[in-house]
Amino acid sequence: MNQTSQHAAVLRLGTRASELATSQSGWVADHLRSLGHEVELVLVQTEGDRNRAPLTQIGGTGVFVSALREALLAGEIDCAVHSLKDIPVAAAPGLVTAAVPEREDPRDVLVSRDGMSLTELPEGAVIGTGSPRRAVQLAAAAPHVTVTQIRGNVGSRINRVTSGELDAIVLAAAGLRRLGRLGEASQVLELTTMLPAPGQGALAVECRAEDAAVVQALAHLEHAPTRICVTAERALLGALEAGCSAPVGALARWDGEDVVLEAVVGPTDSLASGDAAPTPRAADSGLLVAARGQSRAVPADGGLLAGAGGQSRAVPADHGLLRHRVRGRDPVELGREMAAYFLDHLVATGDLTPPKAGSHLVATGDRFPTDPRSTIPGA
Ligand SMILES: NCc1[nH]cc(CCC(=O)O)c1CC(=O)O
Repeated sequence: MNQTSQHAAVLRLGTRASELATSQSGWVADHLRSLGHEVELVLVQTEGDRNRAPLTQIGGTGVFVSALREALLAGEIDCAVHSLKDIPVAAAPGLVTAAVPEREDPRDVLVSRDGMSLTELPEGAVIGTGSPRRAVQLAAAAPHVTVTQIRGNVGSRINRVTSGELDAIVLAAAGLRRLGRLGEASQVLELTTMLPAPGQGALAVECRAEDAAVVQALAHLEHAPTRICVTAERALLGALEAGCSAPVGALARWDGEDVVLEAVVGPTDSLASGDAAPTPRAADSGLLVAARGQSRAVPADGGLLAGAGGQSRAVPADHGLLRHRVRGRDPVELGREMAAYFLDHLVATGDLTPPKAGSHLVATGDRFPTDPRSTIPGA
């Protein structure tokens, strides 16, 4: 394909129909047009839009992504824009995240009746959220409120506060800003109160891996510092094998040299709970994690790295939350290191079920001064 025909080709950009999705896709489309590309928006319906059941029941937020991916692989569209936090950690064969544009404000905000802040809400106030991550952090920061499960697009969630049905809801600042509705937020929740979902506030632009011309066109949207940070956050999620509905908050920043990753995990019973069905227990399958300065592959037939940090340095915060901060160069190593700290703590305190019989326990620290690798006896 020569230069002229590449530019003549219309880029078909797939998008969900929601206002948030079209605002995100519209932003990417405008950006691509300003670079000289012709762009056509193609509406794609996803299971997450069709089915109103709780996301934890219909397969997590991945349901928003899969229909766009199918349309990409079927050649019906050439690229797709996703909220990065909605994308499952597992790679999609044949597709590539060609661009991660610059991230918006990653924080969550409270939208409340009469503009009240979290602490101003009265005893027994009802806050709606469908996110276990938000629920566990709300329970810790504001034990006087009640959390109830809700779903729906941003507009309909806000309506449930305006109508008086709920006292407040928690939303991503980024989504509200993209909708031009950030002014309706009552309070920006500080990071000490509420760590965002891994990847929150960032977009991912995906295309077919073999589509060199599209990969090249999308590369102009890339923001390297954002990619580094979300890579660390998602490496943590992957190492914990936590689904997107697991109570894991994480935010990385890059200071030009080092990545600083801060993360929180909720009580482990919610990490492994039955209603968060798509979340397998960390101990149920092979895990590759890295302790500081070392990385170990654990066989796929099962294993768990414990004692990675020697003395666990993951500090238990209130209400069963574990919170920790690590710093390093390699974002993937850093995410795995963070996971090792959490798992170390959870195994040591008996909060995480140890690996099943026949799997390997890989112990590297002084909490588990055993053989570097021992097979769990039994059944
Ligand atoms: N889970 C739905 C979803 N996916 C992305 C956003 C907001 C935009 C973003 O986080 O990038 C939202 C709404 C919300 O969580 O408030």
